[in-house]
Amino acid sequence: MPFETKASIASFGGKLLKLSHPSSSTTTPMAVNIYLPPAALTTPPTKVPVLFYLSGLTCSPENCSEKGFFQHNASRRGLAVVYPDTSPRGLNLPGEKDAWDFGEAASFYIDATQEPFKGKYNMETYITSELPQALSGDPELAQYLDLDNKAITGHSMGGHGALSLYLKHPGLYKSVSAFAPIANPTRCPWGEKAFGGYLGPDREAWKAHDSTELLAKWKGKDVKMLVDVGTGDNFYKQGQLLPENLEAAAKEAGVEGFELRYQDDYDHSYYFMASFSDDHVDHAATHLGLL
Ligand SMILES: N[C@@H](CCC(=O)N[C@@H](CS)C(=O)NCC(=O)O)C(=O)O
Repeated sequence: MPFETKASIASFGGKLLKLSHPSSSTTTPMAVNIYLPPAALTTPPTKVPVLFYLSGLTCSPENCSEKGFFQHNASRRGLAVVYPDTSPRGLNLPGEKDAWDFGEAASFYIDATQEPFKGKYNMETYITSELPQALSGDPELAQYLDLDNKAITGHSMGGHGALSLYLKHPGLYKSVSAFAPIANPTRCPWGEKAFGGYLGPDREAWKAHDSTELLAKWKGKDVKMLVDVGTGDNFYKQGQLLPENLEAAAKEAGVEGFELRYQDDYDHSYYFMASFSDDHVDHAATHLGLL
C-alpha cells in the first residue's frame, strides 16, 4: 500500500520524511517518520541498514525525530532510522483515551487479545511484519532501505517494545538497545495496567511479552543488548522500570553480550536519551556491519 509524503525536511545532510500509510494490522492510517542519511541519497540510490526507534508513552513519531538527536550519528554512520507511531489513532474505542498510560499512544507494542482492542491494537504485527514489508514493497522507499539488515531501539514503553520484540523474534534484528526501558512489565504498575487491558487477567499469558521473562529463558546465550538507565529517573525510583530484574535474568540464564549502564543523575526525559543516542546508534551500526 502506498506511503503518502506529508513533509521532506533536510537534516544532517540527509532527509527526514514524514509519511502516512494505511495499516491492516490497526485498521487505521499510521504515521511514520523516516530519516534517510546522505549515504542512501546517492545517484543511483543506495540501500542502507535500518534502525527502528520505538517511542514511549504519550509520544508520536515526532518526539524523537525532533529531540532524540539520532539523525546526528545516523548521518555519520550511514543508517536510516524509522520512527513508527506508538498506537493506532482515531479509532474512538471505549476506554482508549481515558488515561495517558493506556490506549492511544500507549499500545505497549503487543497484539491485543481483549475487546475492544482486539483486531486493532496489533502493534507487534505492525512493527515486526507489516511496516517492514510495506517499506520494502514501496518502489520509492525500497531503493534506500535494506530491510534485511535492521536493528531496534526504544525509550521507556518503546524500550520494552524493542527488548521484547528482539527476544520474541530471534534473528529479525541484528541488535537491540533501550533507554530507560519498562524492563519487567508484568511486575510494575504500568505493565500490569496495560497487559491486563490488552491481554486479559491471565498473568501467565503476560510472561510471553515480558523482556525479563524472555531473557531468563533465552536459548541463544549471546545477545547484542545495550541498556541505559538514569539514576535520577523518577519512574525508575518509583519501580516502573526494574532494570535490576533484567540484569538478574541475564545472569541467571548465563547470557553474554548484555550491557546495562546506570547514568549518574540523568532523568527519564529526552535530555537523557539524546545524551546517549550517539552510543546507541554506534551499537546498532556495529552490529549492522557499518563500524
Ligand atoms: N505524561 C506523563 C509523562 C509521560 C512521559 O514521561 N513520557 C515519556 C515516555 S514514557 C516521554 O517521552 N514523553 C514525551 C516527551 O518527553 O517528549 C506525566 O505527566 O507524568
